[in-house]
Amino acid sequence: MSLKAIVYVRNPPSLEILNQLLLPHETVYESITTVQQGYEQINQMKVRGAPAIGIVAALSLVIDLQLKLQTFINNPNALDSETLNILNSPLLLATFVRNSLDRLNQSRPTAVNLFRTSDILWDVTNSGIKKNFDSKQIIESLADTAEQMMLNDLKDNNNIGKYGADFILKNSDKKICVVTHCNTGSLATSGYGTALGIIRHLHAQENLLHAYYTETRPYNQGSRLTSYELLHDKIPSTLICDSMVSALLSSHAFNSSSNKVGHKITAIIVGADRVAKNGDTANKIGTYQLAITARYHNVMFIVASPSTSIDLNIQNGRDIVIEERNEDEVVFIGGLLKQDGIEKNQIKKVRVSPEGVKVWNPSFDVTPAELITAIVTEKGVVEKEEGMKEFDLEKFLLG
Ligand SMILES: CSC[C@@H](O)[C@@H](O)C(=O)COP(=O)(O)O
Repeated sequence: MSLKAIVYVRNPPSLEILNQLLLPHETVYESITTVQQGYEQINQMKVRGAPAIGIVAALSLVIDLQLKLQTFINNPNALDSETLNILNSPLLLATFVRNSLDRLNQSRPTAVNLFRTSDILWDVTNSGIKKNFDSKQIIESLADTAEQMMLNDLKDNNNIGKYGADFILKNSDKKICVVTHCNTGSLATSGYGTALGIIRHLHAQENLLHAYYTETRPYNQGSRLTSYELLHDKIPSTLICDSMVSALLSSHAFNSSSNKVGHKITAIIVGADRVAKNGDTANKIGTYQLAITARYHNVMFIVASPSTSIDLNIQNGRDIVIEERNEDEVVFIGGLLKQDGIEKNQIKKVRVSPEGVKVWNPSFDVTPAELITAIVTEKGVVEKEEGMKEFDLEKFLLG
C-alpha cells in the first residue's frame, strides 16, 4: 500500500495530514481542525503538490464546519455566539465560507487547483442558498463535494498513468528509461500520482527499465519524497542532482556503449501546477531547463496534468503568478534535531551559505509549450497540431 498524504474520515469527522517536512525520517500525521490550520499546513508545505493542495483546502473548510456542527448537535452551549449564528443562518454560513476560501486562497499562489476548488465550493454554497437549504444541508453538500474531489483525483491519476504509459510505449521501440523532477506521486495527490503515476504504470506493465529523479533543490521533493515512494514500490531508480540531467541525457543518448548504465533516456516526465490555454506549463523550479535539454537531446518531454491543473482563463504562461519563497530554503539545508539527540519531529537547519548573501527563490518556472511533446490528462493525450508551436487545450477539453 502506498503512503497517504491526506487521511479524511467523515464520521466522526477527522482530517490528518502527513507532515512532509519530516519525511523521510519521521512519519508523523498532524490533525487539522480549522481553516487556519489548513492554511498553515499548505503555506508551510507540510502538504504540497497541486492536487493535494486543492483537496486539503477543501477538506479543511469542511472539517472546520463539520466539527462546529458536531458541537452544535452534542453541546450547543459550548459554542460562541458567532458560531451559533453561522449554524443557524445559511447567509452567515455563506459569509464564513467566503472568508475561509479567501484565506485559503492566500496560502500559495501558483497551483490553479486551489482556486478551482474555492470556486467549486463557493458555487455549492450559493446553490444551497438558492435551494433554501439550512446550514447543516449546505455543510453536507460541501463535504460531499470535497470527498468527490478526492475520489476523482485518484481515478484521474490512474487514467493519466495508463494514457501516459501507452503514449510513451507507442513512441519508443525499447524498454523505457525516464527522468522525473520534484514529487508528483501519492504524496502530492490523493493517491498514485501524475508523472509518477505514469512511471508506476510502466513498472507494473514491466516496461520500465529505470527511473532517474532529480533531488529538486531547494525543498528536495525528489531526494526526500520521490525516493521514498520509489523505494517503497521497489521501482528501479537512481537519484541524481539537478545539475546532472544534461550529462545523463548526453552520455546515455550519444555514448551509451561506453556508459556504465547504458540506457538511453526515452522521456522526461513532469507534473504541472498550472497549464495555460496554450500549453505553457508552470511546474517546480528547474522544469524549464529540463525541457531545454530534452529538446537538445531529442528526448520526449511530457507533462502529466489532470484537467484540474489546466487554467483556460490564462492564455499563456506570462500570466501565471510564480510564488517566491523564503531565502532560508536556499541558504539552509534541513535535517532532524533527532539526529543530535535533542527532540523528535523538529527540523534542524544547517546554514550552507554565508550571512548576508542575496537569494532569489522562485518556487516554479514556466516551460513554453513549444518545448513540450505532449500533455497527458485523464481524458487522453494532447499533442500540437501539425506545424503549431502551441496546444489548443480549449478545443481538447471543451470540444
Ligand atoms: C502532481 S503534483 C504536480 C506539481 O504540483 C509538482 O510537480 C510540483 O511542482 C509541486 O511543487 P510543490 O512546491 O512541492 O507544491
